[in-house]
Amino acid sequence: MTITARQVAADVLNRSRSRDGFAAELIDDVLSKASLTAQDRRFVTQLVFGVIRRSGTLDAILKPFIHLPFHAVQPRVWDLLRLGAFQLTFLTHVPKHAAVNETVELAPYVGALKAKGFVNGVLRRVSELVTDDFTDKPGADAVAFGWEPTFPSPFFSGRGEQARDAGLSPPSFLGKGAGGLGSENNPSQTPPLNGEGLKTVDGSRPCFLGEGLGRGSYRRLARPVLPDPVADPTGYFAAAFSFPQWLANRWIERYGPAECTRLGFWFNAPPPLWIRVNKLNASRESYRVQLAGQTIEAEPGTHPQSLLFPEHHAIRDLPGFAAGDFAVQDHSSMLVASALGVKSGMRVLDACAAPGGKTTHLMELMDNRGHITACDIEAKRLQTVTTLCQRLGIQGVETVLLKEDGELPPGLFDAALVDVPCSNTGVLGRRPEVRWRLKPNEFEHLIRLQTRLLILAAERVKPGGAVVYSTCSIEPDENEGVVRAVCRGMRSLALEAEHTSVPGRPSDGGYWARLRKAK
Ligand SMILES: C[S@@+](CC[C@H](N)C(=O)[O-])C[C@H]1O[C@@H](n2cnc3c(N)ncnc32)[C@H](O)[C@@H]1O
Repeated sequence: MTITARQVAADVLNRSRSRDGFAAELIDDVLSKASLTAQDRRFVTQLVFGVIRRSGTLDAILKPFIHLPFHAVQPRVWDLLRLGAFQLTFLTHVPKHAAVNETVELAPYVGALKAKGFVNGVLRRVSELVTDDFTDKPGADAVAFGWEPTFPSPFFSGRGEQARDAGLSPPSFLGKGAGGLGSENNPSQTPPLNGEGLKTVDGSRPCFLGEGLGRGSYRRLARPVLPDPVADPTGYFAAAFSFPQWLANRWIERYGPAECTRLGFWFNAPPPLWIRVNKLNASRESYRVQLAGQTIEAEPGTHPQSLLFPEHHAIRDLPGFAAGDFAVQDHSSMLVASALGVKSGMRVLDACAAPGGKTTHLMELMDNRGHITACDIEAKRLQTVTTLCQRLGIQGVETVLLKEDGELPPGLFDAALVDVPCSNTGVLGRRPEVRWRLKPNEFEHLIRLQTRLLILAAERVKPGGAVVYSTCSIEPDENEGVVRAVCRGMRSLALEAEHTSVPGRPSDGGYWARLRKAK
């Protein structure tokens, strides 16, 4: 019997809940075995990522209709309720009757035949709750849906009805001054994350995303089921945008409701696809010509190797994949290797290298001449560094497997990169489960590890050499906090430059700092 997209989605959600892996890996695994059409594959991804991302909102919508304690409903039945509520609330291309009926029919598939009537009853009530009205104002009767372009944009042209579905339009706009190489900052001038200069949702004001091309839209409910956004902005942000309450508390206090609204829309949409053109093989322009030959549109970013795709593409089907003409890498990640200022012939330490995105970029910047010692504690992920080097034609990279609490390899290096493990709060759109798996008590351990790794790497750098510290977090404690604490403790180290990538301007959130060792 053939398997359906909704059945695959229900299976992946079950495995994801059991922490069998990250959703993206689980989807890859399942789809490699299932025979589904390209359209169904995309539907699986949309369902799984959407349900995980929006489970906070979905639970708020479902709660009024479930008069049982949370644990009285089987986990797989919760998955079905969320799957159904997600389609009803966030997918306008799925008719409501199909969203209810097709989801109810999954009950026997997940071993919950007896729950069919219950799922049917709850989803029918949800379908009555969700109206077909959209508004640009938040409210206790309005869930954050997605955004719509306010001006004609090349990224949205010709998208038709599907562009209305929440999470179908990549929220990426290449705005000026959006954190490119030219925006390197003086340490005292880290760009604010407060959305200054942008109009934002705050009562009647529209929410602009990216650099002012989009407006947040909300889907109206038949009655209020969410906290009031004025009386309880934190509760509203957590429920309407689907974030854990502790993170909502942190961000509302730090950024305020308007910037949180912008971040919420950004993190709830699928992340856009960026590539780094391999400068060893081709210039960005010549690669763009190759793409144009296949009528594939791509926009250059502010990093000289970056290209953004406004439409979805299967990476392996892009021209030059096997020949190593590009690597998939977010724009903000490209800024990190460039910040180290490496030159041909250098000896470089990459202390946290796997899966190799920045290692390979460093060697491209070194014109494939020199030596990189690429370290990591994960053997399997370290193997990916080697595989990526092979595909991109990168030479001179030696991988070293470290012990978790061990030392870095001996010797002195011209420069070092420390791209530390972090909370990932800058990439919550790319990793939908992170917002639920991350717990506030993890920061202490992370900051201790980050500090230790930066000190170890700095000790390995020659006098006069540079060390770049980077994260994909937007939490100041993991960024400026670690860097300043290390500089206070190591007097030979001075902060030379730092940069915060603001989520959505134009890509993932993150941070880098370049420190210089005294001569
Ligand atoms: C943010 S990822 C690195 C991404 C990589 N630089 C890239 O661009 O592809 C952080 C890495 O640090 C590794 N890691 C965690 N603890 C470590 C430790 N104590 N020493 C070295 N690496 C560690 C993780 O296994 C993970 O691969």
